[in-house]
Amino acid sequence: MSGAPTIWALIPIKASGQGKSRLADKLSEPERDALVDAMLHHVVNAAGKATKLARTILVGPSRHGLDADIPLIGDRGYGLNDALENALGEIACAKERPDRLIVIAADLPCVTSLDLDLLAEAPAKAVAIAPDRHGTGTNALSLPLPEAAGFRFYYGTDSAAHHREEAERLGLNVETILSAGLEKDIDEPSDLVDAGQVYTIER
Ligand SMILES: Nc1nc2c(ncn2[C@@H]2O[C@H](COP(=O)(O)OP(=O)(O)OP(=O)(O)O)[C@@H](O)[C@H]2O)c(=O)[nH]1
Ligand SMILES: O=C(O)[C@H](O)COP(=O)(O)O
Repeated sequence: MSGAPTIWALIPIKASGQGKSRLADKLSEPERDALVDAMLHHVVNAAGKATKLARTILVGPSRHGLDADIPLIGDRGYGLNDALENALGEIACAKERPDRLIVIAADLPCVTSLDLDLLAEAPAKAVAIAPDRHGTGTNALSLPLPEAAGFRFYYGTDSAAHHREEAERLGLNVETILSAGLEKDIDEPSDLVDAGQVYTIER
């Protein structure tokens, strides 16, 4: 029987006190933690409102104050790529695994539920990649399952190009998704202007 595909969201998040280290010259640690939490809550909220996403799962050491009913997959402490590969392995082997998994960075203050539905609508057997504003980093990845169960993550330098190559290695088509909501991650002080939607510095 074929129905609508089941699609889940996977959101990686570092431990409190460790996120957004590149903003340390501009924001104190409590301010960075508040910004990280505000952006995470925004992304989780957008995923909850996306009509095509059935479930949201976090990957990391803690839920950052989010509801206990949001599943949390632990982090072995070997970095983002290891944490995501481990979580993907767990999800792809689950009895009720989804037909597609969308990996979304937690630092996207402008992302909307429509952006996430767009990622969910990637053609069957295609990987969709949402690059950052520079076109080089990866802000979201939409992975078909089981075809991409063995996907290796390459977050780091030029990750978008590496993720395209990884999709091709698996014999999958690649679709690039460009949207204002998906491209604006908050990495450097100059990006902070885009964080104003979810966070205001109180001094
Ligand atoms: N679970 C987990 N999430 C991570 C890890 N590293 C990064 N992330 C998350 O992956 C997403 C993208 O990471 P970055 O944009 O580099 O964010 P960041 O690591 O907080 O920023 P910097 O400290 O400035 O590098 C964010 O949601 C991070 O919280 C990790 O080792 N484990
Ligand atoms: O590969 C990437 O996209 C980065 O290393 C992780 O995301 P960032 O661009 O938000 O740091």
